[in-house]
Amino acid sequence: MNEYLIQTKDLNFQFNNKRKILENLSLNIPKGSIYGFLGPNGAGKSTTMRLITGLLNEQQNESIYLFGETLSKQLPQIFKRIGSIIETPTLYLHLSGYDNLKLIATIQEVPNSKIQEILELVELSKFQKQKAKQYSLGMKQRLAIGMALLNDPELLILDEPVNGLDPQGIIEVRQLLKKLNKEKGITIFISSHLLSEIEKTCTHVGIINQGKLLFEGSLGDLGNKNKNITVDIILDEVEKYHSKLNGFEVTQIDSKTLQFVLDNEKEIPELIQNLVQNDFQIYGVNKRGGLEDWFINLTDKK
Ligand SMILES: Nc1ncnc2c1ncn2[C@@H]1O[C@H](COP(=O)(O)OP(=O)(O)OP(=O)(O)O)[C@@H](O)[C@H]1O
Repeated sequence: MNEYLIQTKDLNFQFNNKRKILENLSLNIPKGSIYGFLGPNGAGKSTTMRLITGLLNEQQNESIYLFGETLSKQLPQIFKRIGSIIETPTLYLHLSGYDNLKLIATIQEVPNSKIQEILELVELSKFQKQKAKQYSLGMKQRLAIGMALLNDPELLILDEPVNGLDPQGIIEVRQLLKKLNKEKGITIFISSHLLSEIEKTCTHVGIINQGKLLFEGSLGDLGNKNKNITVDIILDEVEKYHSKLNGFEVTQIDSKTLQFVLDNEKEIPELIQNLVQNDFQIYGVNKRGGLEDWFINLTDKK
């Protein structure tokens, strides 16, 4: 049986009477997963995370469950089991990485011995004496995640953790999240507006648009949406290659374009290699369908 660390059951929320921000949102975040909460800007991701972490009050009772029990019954002690960064993390930039952690450790009554362990985990030991203002954005984010880890949470909730980071910073944070999940068994719930990021980091995904859940499943389930790609191959002259097209599922679109239908994106390199080996002179390749198009179509609907 699946055990869920976070569940919302028909969660609704509105800031005013004008419109619903969340509409019957039912999320299931399995224990041990890295769950990506994916949706365009304004979809309702932050609002959901703020509700789950008690930064906003639920407007119905018993629609949010953490560790199998309603959130309302477990307030406030439940937050000892959760680490989160929902709004921009507060770092004291004039303090060192170590002192930033020490400050939070003191507030949370965590022994100082824990600080070195966290610095190692987020790979900032070497830079612990440097002021946080000298850190790169990626290092600042890792320090913030370190602060969220001081109380040994079973669940980490991060709103857009790679937003605004440079490519190197993104890779570092992604690797850290995977390490925390794999080595420490921490379940991670992250939001993002980037499909590519969710694909690289997560084991499960929920897609939200306009406050409604449009898809939820494992990364494998998501991959199955990646069916039926059409690839247009632009050639010098289709006529020249007719005799070589036996065995391909192909349609001629015009005098220079052939259209191939493939089962998934992974078949594209194989097709192109095959054509090149058969001396096709390729001038262009246009791909339609696949996951990215599916996601754009799904979240485009108003
Ligand atoms: N305090 C508020 N008062 C009124 N409306 C709000 C408030 N906060 C957010 N909203 C609105 O709620 C909707 C959902 O916002 P939310 O921040 O949850 O989306 P999001 O998916 O996290 O997107 P983003 O990444 O842009 O923050 C948006 O239309 C936003 O304008």
